[in-house]
Amino acid sequence: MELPPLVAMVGNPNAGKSALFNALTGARQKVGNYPGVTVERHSGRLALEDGRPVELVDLPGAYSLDPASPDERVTRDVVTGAQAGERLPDALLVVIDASNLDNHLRFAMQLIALGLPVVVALNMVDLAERDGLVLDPAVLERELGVPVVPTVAVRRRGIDTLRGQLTALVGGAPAAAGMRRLRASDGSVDDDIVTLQRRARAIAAAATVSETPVRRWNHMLDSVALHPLFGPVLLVALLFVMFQAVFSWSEAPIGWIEGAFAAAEAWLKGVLPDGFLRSLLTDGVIAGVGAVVVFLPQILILFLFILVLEASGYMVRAAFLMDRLMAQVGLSGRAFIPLLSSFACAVPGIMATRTIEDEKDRLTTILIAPLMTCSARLPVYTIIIGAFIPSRQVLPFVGLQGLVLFALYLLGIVGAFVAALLLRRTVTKGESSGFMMEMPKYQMPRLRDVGLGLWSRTEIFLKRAGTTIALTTVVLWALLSFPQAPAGQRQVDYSIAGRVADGLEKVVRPIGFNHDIALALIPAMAAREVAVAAIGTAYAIDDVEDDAGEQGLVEKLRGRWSLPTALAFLMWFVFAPQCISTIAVTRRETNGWRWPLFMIGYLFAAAYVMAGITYWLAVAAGL
Ligand SMILES: Nc1nc2c(ncn2[C@@H]2O[C@H](COP(=O)(O)OP(=O)(O)OP(=O)(O)O)[C@@H](O)[C@H]2O)c(=O)[nH]1
Ligand SMILES: [Mg+2]
Repeated sequence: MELPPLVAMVGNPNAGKSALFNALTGARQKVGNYPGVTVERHSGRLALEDGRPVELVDLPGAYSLDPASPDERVTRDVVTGAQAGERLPDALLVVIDASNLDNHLRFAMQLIALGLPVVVALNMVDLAERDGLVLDPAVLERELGVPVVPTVAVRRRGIDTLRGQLTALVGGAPAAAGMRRLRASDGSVDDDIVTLQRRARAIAAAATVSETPVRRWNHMLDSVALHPLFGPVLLVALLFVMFQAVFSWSEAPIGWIEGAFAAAEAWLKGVLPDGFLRSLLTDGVIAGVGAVVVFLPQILILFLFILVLEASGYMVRAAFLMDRLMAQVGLSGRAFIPLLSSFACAVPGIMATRTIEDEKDRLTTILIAPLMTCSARLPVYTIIIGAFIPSRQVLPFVGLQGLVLFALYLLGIVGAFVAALLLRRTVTKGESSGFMMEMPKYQMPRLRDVGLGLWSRTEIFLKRAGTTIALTTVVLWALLSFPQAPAGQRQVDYSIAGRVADGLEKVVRPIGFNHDIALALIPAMAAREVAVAAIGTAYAIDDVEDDAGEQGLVEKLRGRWSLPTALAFLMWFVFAPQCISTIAVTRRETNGWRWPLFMIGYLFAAAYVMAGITYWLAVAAGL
């Protein structure tokens, strides 16, 4: 039996090839595999206007004929006839995105230069028009020398015209077309990328009938923000600046807050007689709450960046950039927004997973959300970093402390991706779904909206500090203060809390944790930042005993912890699921205790192992 003509669909990623392929072939599709690689081969049948069948194959998206991935290699090899298990196509259906014409034309021109019969689908004209861009397909036809058909794949617009053009294109005897072999260097394929880009830009400009200035600005910004190379560089740079700012901008306001709490403490000590009430207020409430509230400036700086990036329209671009990376660990691109929200707090993040349709996708996202560094970890990270990592410039504008904080965030992300990869192979096995998101226009963030966002963050944080954290520290203060130690014994060791911590200490001793940490870990189950408050309270009570004077928490930590212990403690907080609210919301969102328990189990195990490894490596390195 004679094979029907083969038409290959090629174009940049997200040009809409698959959408067009679905519109053209309907249900008549087959999924196979290219021999020797793990790239899927999607093919389908299409009936031409005269009734003859054509085989259509949907190739992976590529940016050029220089492959950067196995997918792109398959695309290049198919269109040059070098792919094992595939014949040379009789024609190419090149799909380009009308709203991103200059970038997509570059690859289209390389493909046209190969010399195969080509028809171009000018797809997504709906989005281009919505954004204020009107194109003239006739100019494109003239400049490119091939037929150009405007289409809207998702609305089936232009499908019949496209079929007509394909009928004309593969009109000849199919056998003859198969005989052709391509020459290695064909026309302008040899052109360097800069020349090609310049020509693509000129053609795009000539084909533009009208374009609003807003759309031109947006497009210019996007050609950097979504660029396959500059885009990720910009994203990492932005995140990096953000974490540096968290440290360098917060120094002064932290000083003011510390001053205010010290003044309040001094005032209370002046008006109250020495005794339990004074100890409760100064060692319990002020030491505990104060230790947490000093982090307000850093949390607000972090949120300032998140709010501005969101309001400016950049955040969706970041999600788009992350999509390919996410797909590689089996997550949907939709998981990006929930995961990003989890940098503020895992609770709204987990709630935001409701937009993920696929159950397994959603469950995976929920299970890894607590690994994103939430703002409650910031107090813990910053105090330990402040105490143990020297404040040194490693490069101009790059401080070592900011670098370590950045590394901790990165570690959380890497941990989450590794977890996702493992989960998707085991307990949440399944196909991952695609990404669909409209790009909003860039905007100047409105001062008022950003201000309101920051204000509501401040309210939430202070409310938490005034309720949960104050209460936990008061309870802890009581547990630390009773029973009273006889002379010669340390109060912290003798108290109820101290004895409970004795038990826990045996478990955490192998990973380098001391008695103080064991003591802090228990109340920190309520919320992570309580760990700092707990250490603050414990050391404040301890001070009454050994009269160490008015040392700051940072100096006390330096005196009592070794560097390996501090590093292990940081590592513990990257992984440990120390947050009752997160566990509660996971139970609610997964309808039962099975998944929250699984989450607690795997995260504690990871925390224990990672903290242990860190401790022993640091000890071995002689730190
Ligand atoms: N508004 C609009 N959306 C479209 C159009 N064509 C495709 N889309 C959407 O654009 C997104 C990308 O389309 P795909 O068909 O997956 O793109 P692709 O070229 O196959 O992408 P890769 O396989 O990654 O190379 C999908 O969310 C589509 O629904 C169109 O003409 N108009
Ligand atoms: Mg596709």
